[in-house]
Amino acid sequence: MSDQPPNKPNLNSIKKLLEMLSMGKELTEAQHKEMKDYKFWKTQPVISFDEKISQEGPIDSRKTVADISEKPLPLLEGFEWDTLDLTSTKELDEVYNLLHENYVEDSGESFRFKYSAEFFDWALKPPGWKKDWHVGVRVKSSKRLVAFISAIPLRLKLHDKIIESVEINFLCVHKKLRSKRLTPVLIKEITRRVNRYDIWQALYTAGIVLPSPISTCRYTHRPINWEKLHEVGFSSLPEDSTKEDMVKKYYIDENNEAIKLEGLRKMTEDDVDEVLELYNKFQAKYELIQVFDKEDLKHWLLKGKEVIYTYVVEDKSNKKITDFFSFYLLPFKILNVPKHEQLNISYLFYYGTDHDSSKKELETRLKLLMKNALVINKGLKIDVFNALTSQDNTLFLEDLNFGLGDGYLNYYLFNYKAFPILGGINKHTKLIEEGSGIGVVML
Ligand SMILES: CCCCCCCCCCCCCC(=O)SCCNC(=O)CCNC(=O)[C@H](O)C(C)(C)COP(=O)(O)OP(=O)(O)OC[C@H]1O[C@@H](n2cnc3c(N)ncnc32)[C@H](O)[C@@H]1OP(=O)(O)O
Repeated sequence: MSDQPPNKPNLNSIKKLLEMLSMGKELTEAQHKEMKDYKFWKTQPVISFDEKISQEGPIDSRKTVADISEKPLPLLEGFEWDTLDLTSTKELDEVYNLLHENYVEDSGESFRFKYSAEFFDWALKPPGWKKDWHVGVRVKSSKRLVAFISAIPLRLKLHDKIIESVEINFLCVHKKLRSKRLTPVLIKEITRRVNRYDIWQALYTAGIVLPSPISTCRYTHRPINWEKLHEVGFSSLPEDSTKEDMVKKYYIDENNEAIKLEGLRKMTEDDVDEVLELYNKFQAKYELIQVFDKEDLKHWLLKGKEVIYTYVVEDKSNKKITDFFSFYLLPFKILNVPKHEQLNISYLFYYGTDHDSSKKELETRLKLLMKNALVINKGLKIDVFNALTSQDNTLFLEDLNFGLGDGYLNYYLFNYKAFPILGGINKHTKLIEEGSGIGVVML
């Protein structure tokens, strides 16, 4: 890789790439659906597949809070809205159970996300969270929770514009209620509730293709405990390799002095100011980023007990923090292998370094930081470390044995036209040297 700054990506070629990815040309046929067949989405303020963007900005900016109904949308007979109180353990448990039983499963139905109450506490209650944005649907008679959607406040920066918005996540409809068009009602209701706060834009991600992604990243996986991953069917044995080869390939030597980073330690609240400064400086190069204040940073990097892990490197000579990295834990429940109950998975979150005077220096430093992250992950008994192709990840993924996964993550903006952004992959969905303009990390 060269140590020259990357050329400014050509917007037309990125747009074409995203079109191809989103139309499933290089991905699977199953992802393909034409605009006219998106019966709900074609009525919403989103970019259509064939649209040429000439200028960034809101799609519909005519409405004011006074135009937004105070009343919830009508629901199917027999169901009712409920605003969940996630400070109550009982209601947090209900959301946990709904998502645990019904949220994303792999197509082979072997794994399911194993959310914890602590995870939701972290993910759904950042500074400025609103109870009104934790929206449930219950069966009127039994009061059973059967659907959920959430919004959390998000200050986005897209190129030079700050967009006060929300992040939409954890949309879930009980398996027995699928294909009944409940999703559009949930989306319209959360839109109403967010609009009531004079917020008109949202960021959301999905594995599926909707009109229209502004970026597409790919998931990559770095096996740590390859043997277990193989036993549960997560990693296959390549034809030309033996199990021993694979175990050796992914071996992490926690005693390797060559990668020991002097001054590496867990981040504490005293580090918030410095880490925020480093975060701001480091993220400035990306096209789509999350703007943090001190409280946000403290929450996202320090508050999720046994969920989020953040480390800093402190230069002992001047007590200055030179680097930080973080990852969060979200295990999978294993559904069909009795020997193993859960897969311990971590996801790379935010990081930053001031060793970035050239691309080469940045690449070298990130590799070192991520090697240390892998050692820490091994110590935490993590089985696989996942990362997207966003941020500067393409600089280290290949060298550190992250393998390209089957999953893609499409990024969408609601009610905002934006030029497409590179997601770290090309039209053949392989890693690219130019990296990605996506700085924001979504859960
Ligand atoms: C200003 C504030 C704005 C706030 C709102 C911003 C937008 C937020 C958008 C939401 C961001 C969520 C971010 C996350 O949480 S992504 C995670 C989504 N959750 C899961 O994958 C969990 C498991 N799956 C389920 O629970 C259900 O299959 C879901 C609920 C996903 C669909 O249930 P079901 O299969 O029973 O469908 P339906 O009959 O009710 O409805 C069919 C319609 O719904 C459209 N659909 C399907 N899946 C999604 C999806 N993931 N995003 C947006 N739309 C989706 C679909 O294209 C069709 O519309 P159209 O094709 O006819 O047009």
